[in-house]
Amino acid sequence: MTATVFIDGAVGTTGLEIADRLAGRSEFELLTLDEARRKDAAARAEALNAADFAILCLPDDAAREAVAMIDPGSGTRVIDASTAHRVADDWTYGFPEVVGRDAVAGAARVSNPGCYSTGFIALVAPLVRAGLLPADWPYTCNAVSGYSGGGKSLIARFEEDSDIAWRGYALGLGHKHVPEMQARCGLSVAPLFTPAVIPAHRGMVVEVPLPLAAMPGAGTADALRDALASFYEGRRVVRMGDAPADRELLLRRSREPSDAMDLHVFASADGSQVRLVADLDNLGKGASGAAVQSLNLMAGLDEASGLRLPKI
Ligand SMILES: NC(=O)C1=CN([C@@H]2O[C@H](COP(=O)(O)OP(=O)(O)OC[C@H]3O[C@@H](n4cnc5c(N)ncnc54)[C@H](OP(=O)(O)O)[C@@H]3O)[C@@H](O)[C@H]2O)C=CC1
Ligand SMILES: CC(=O)N[C@@H](CCC(=O)OP(=O)(O)O)C(=O)O
Repeated sequence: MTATVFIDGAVGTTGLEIADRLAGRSEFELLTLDEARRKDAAARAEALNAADFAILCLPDDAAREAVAMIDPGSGTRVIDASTAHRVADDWTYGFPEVVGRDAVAGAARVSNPGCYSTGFIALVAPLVRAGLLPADWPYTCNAVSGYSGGGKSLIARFEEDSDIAWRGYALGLGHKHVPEMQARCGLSVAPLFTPAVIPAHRGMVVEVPLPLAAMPGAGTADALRDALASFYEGRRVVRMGDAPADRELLLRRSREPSDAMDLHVFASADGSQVRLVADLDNLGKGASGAAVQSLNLMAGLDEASGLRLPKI
């Protein structure tokens, strides 16, 4: 049976990438609104209620409005790519590796994780859960993102001003991803998060530096690596990365789009310090790839269908 999908915000950065991943797939039929009607409330409400699945690729306020437009009796199941519902009790967090495939598969309302949060949670949640990292440590997370992470407006800014080499932001330390990072890892202290944008269209590196020897109850670097490898064993999307050639990690502007995420555990020679690193595509597992992974599960399909993954 073919399921109908309406992408609200279909011509935005995330929406276009989702449509790309669904193009040519017989399991889904896209419901679309033309340019004149794509922001028309009545037309959107009709499409939102007609679809089997609605994927919201909108700013937070517009996403909340869209949810309010859906009649509970319509049966429409929702995936929200925005930040609006990521710590809401009645929404399922769309991270199947962390919350379980069945939870996502059976959900009516799924919030797609934030791109940076995806890297942080992938690294920290399994280790806190395993008791190898403390839940009450004040973690730091340093990250860089390609400029497509900021949607159409940031893309335009970086494409107009090729002189920007680095843009640090969230300097007031209140980035919108911090609540989901803390909640989904079960941390008692909010992580200190320092994001920046680099002049590459896509790509993201999220790093959690750990002064392991000073952390009460922490496991060894090898134990952390083994625990992550075992947690993600058999998964197609999240994997342990290969040891980087020449002892450096490179994010090239020419890197192909990917829905995979590679995790690394780098340690000092004496094991007293560790750098946990997640390498992903902000538009892949960080946004559109993750939404399609959840959609696959909700539609009863293999989670990796239609995703851009390296051949195995
Ligand atoms: N880009 C990324 O890497 C990631 C994005 N996200 C999230 O996904 C969501 C979409 O982001 P992104 O695609 O980057 O943003 P964009 O700005 O690229 O796209 C947003 C789209 O929503 C449309 N829109 C805005 N308001 C309305 C409305 N009331 N009704 C219908 N359409 C509307 C915009 O229209 P118009 O074209 O006219 O401006 C635009 O096409 C955001 O919540 C974002 O935070 C999440 C993870 C990563
Ligand atoms: C580079 C850049 O600006 N990135 C965005 C986050 C992208 C993302 O994950 O989006 P949402 O959490 O909004 O869904 C930001 O920091 O606000």
